Amino acid sequence: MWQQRQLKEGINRSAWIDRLLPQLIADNHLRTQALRFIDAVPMLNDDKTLVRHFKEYFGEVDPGRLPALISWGIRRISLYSIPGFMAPVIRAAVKGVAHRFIGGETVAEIVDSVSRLQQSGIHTSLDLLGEETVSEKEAFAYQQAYLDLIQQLARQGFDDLNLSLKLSSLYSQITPVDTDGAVAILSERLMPICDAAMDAGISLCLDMEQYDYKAIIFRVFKHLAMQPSYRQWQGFGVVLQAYLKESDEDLTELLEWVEQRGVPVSVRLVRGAYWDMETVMARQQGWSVPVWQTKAETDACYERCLKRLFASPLIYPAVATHNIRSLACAVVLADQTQRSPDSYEFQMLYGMSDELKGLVTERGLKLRLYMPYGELLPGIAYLVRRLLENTSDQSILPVLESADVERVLAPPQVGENRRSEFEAEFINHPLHRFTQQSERENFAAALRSVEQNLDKTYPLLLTGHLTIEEAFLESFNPAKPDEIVGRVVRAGEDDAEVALQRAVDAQRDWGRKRFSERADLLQAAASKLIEHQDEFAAWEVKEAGKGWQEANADVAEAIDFLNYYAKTARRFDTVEQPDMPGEINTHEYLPLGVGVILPPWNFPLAIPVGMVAAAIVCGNSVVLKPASETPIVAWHLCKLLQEIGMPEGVVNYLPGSGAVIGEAMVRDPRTNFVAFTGSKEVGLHLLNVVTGLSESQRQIKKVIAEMGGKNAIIIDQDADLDEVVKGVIESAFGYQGQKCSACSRVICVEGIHDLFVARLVDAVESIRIGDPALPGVTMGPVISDAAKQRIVDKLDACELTASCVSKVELPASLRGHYLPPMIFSDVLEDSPLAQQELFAPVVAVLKAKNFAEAIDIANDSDYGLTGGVYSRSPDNLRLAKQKFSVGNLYLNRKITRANVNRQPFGGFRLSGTGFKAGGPDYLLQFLRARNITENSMRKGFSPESV
Ligand SMILES: NC(=O)c1ccc[n+]([C@@H]2O[C@H](COP(=O)([O-])OP(=O)(O)OC[C@H]3O[C@@H](n4cnc5c(N)ncnc54)[C@H](O)[C@@H]3O)[C@@H](O)[C@H]2O)c1
Ligand SMILES: N[C@@H](CCC=O)C(=O)O
Repeated sequence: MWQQRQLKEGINRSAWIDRLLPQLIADNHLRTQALRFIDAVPMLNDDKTLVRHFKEYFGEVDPGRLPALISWGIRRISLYSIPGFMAPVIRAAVKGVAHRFIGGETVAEIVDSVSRLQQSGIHTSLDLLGEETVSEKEAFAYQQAYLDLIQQLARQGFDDLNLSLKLSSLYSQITPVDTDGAVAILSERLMPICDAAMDAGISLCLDMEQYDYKAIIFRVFKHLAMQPSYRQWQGFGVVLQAYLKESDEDLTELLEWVEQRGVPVSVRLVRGAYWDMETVMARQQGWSVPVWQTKAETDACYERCLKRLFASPLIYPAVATHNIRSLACAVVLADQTQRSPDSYEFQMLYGMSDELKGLVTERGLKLRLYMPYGELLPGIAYLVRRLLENTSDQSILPVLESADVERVLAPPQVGENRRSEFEAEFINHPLHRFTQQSERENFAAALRSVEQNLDKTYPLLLTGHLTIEEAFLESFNPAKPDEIVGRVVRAGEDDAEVALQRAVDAQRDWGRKRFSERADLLQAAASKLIEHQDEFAAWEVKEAGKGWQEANADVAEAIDFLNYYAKTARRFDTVEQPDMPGEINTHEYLPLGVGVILPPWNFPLAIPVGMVAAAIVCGNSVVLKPASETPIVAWHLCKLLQEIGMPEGVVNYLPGSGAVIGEAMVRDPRTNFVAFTGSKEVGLHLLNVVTGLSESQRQIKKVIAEMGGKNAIIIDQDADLDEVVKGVIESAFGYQGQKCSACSRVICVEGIHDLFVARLVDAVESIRIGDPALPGVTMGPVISDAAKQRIVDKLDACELTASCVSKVELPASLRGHYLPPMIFSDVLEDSPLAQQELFAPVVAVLKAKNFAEAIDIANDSDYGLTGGVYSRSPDNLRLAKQKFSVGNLYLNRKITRANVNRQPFGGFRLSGTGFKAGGPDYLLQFLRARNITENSMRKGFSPESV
């Protein structure tokens, strides 16, 4: 066993970076600021910006807690205003930290580092650093970079060299939704690398990445390892992450599989480096958290896996750890299983725990260092991960510091210090993660079932009334215009008359029920919708041209609206009102009466559900006139409401022309309110219509109108371009840009424009366009031929002032209403491209001299719905919060997909009139408040005062 003395000595030999780490562990705020600052450095190319950020980040930390070097820097900056003085010092310090963890920037440096290590008997696994792959061009560049590296290393004749490879770098469109597609493409792209590595005698290990890609990585590994050309290759390996709850199961599958292969593979056992991300992301999405929540559980899993790896003669275990107990366990297991010293190895990270490495090599054990290589500054994401790992409260370092052998070697105490599960008052219905095969199969089955039920005719749901069903509204699949999704009765003005009267009749009883009774029905509808969620989503794929994830998200949002409005409505049953002796005050909420619901087609379930649910839970009855493009999804919704026992006449389904029956109902004196979501033009028109009183009208009509957007994302010069490109692609081209929240303007602060546009253009060319019924497709058709024509006409007019810089060719085989994603650059602020809502996969890129000007440009719009900022400057983020005038502002994330309750949704200026959908005040719009005050005093006697 290792001795206490050796531990202490090791710690005392640490360099200056080791002195910094404990300070970062001790002070959370300092740690956050330091990591955030380091993360931004690669983009801070000019001295002034670099020094400004240094001051912004560390100026916020209590001066007494600043490490000496940083404190000195802050003082210098205050003394001398010349950025050229401090900037080189700051860069050198950051590079110094990076050098600590990164083996070299060039192949020559790497060769040097590998040789030096080899002379001391230490082996290497190289990891190629770089930006995230956001385009296929970048994916192929990575593939070439791996091949070049192997070729150059082969010449050096290193003994036992290993290459670690991240599969996500080889395919920009990798997604669990299309696991099969990703496995096929990645296998093909990996093969030349395997061939080259095998020829060069270099072993290859597939790194494990985030949980989303785990199944894909294992499948690629197993698939290739079984191919005749690689089946005898023992230099092929994969990683198992002990922090994943599924690791025991994955290992069982791996061990069974390797029996079939019959030839050993190597398995690197790690704890896992994305704990924070996996935990936060799963909690945000409502998924079960895939990683153990305590270090002890991870440690215990590590030990279980270690034991099983050592027990299999077909596994070459690579014990990747800096944990002394794990090292000791491996040594004991090797003894027990009588492994020869070359039949397993230890792996540690380059730049960390040198003293531990010494302890391993001194015992004659085989050690390999995981050594990243690449430019220091772009490799900063790796550096931040390492620093995070070194400074987290779950890390091994604080334990080492104590130099307490008993504690260091104690077995993991599972069950202790369990972190409490995150609890929220309202939980959003989780989206499918599509990582499980069953999720993908169920969705595909729902699509098949819907396909069996296309081309049907749906009756009006006005039971009890004989409608003459002679005119029909046909609904077509926008991806296959000759495919009829279904046909519904095209209701006429007579039907509208009947529907309104039914609503009036039903409202009397419905309006008298308690809020909680109505809320129960909403929750019953939510439960039923959950049962049929894939089926509803499948109808959306067919009728609205939504991809799997978009359709799934729309259904989940509908479920959220039902549950959320049910929950927020219950409070109206008991309203507290201040009383005075001698006076009884009551405040109560009453329904408005009868409403007309006019939704758009782009969220064919969530938006009608949201408006209908809010209206009816408040005691109103409604006529729902669905958008003409998506009447079938709405029909299924109304059928579902009927099935859960919604009283007749409370929700009346009435498909037909908006301009004819929609407007007729808006004008009808029996209508008390209109809930409209749609274009600015129609919304403003309806607002005008209701200002005119009709003869028998005795109530002012309320119009709740949610309208369009011309939403901007501002990109500051320090923004993280990996994040920006992904965020803009999703915000601008998700569902073909047909979201009111979509990004249609990008405003680049000087300096970042060219870099951003170049990467965006490449990324856009990599988007998979096609029939959204296919899981790998991320862009489908626009909603209709008319919409396509309208967009093309508007663009023809716009092209006079700007040029399209993306050149995406649509596949010739596509028959639907497709448009390519388009990027226009050098767009002028007041041009139609920058001012009009196109509702299309089109983005206009504008330039601003500085951040303040970018905000002015963003605010210069009739609309004020959503807006986004990508910046790593604390000052600029503050400025955005103060001045960016939109209803929903998103910082450093995409600007679409607001969550009910967490991001109540609705805009400023001509984007809307109302309180925010999915927020606490939304229901108030569907209610009238009445106050009653009773004088309770009789002849000087007041019951309350007695
Ligand atoms: N702010 C939001 O929350 C939000 C959400 C989704 C969509 N939108 C906006 O919706 C628009 C796209 O949807 P759309 O094309 O369906 O909008 P639209 O304005 O054409 O139609 C919306 C609804 O109004 C009906 N309608 C049309 N003319 C009418 C009239 N004269 N009288 C009564 N009803 C009438 C339509 O039949 C449809 O049901 C975009 O502008 C988008 O930004 C806004
Ligand atoms: N609520 C949706 C937008 C609705 C408009 O089309 C979002 O946040 O993306």
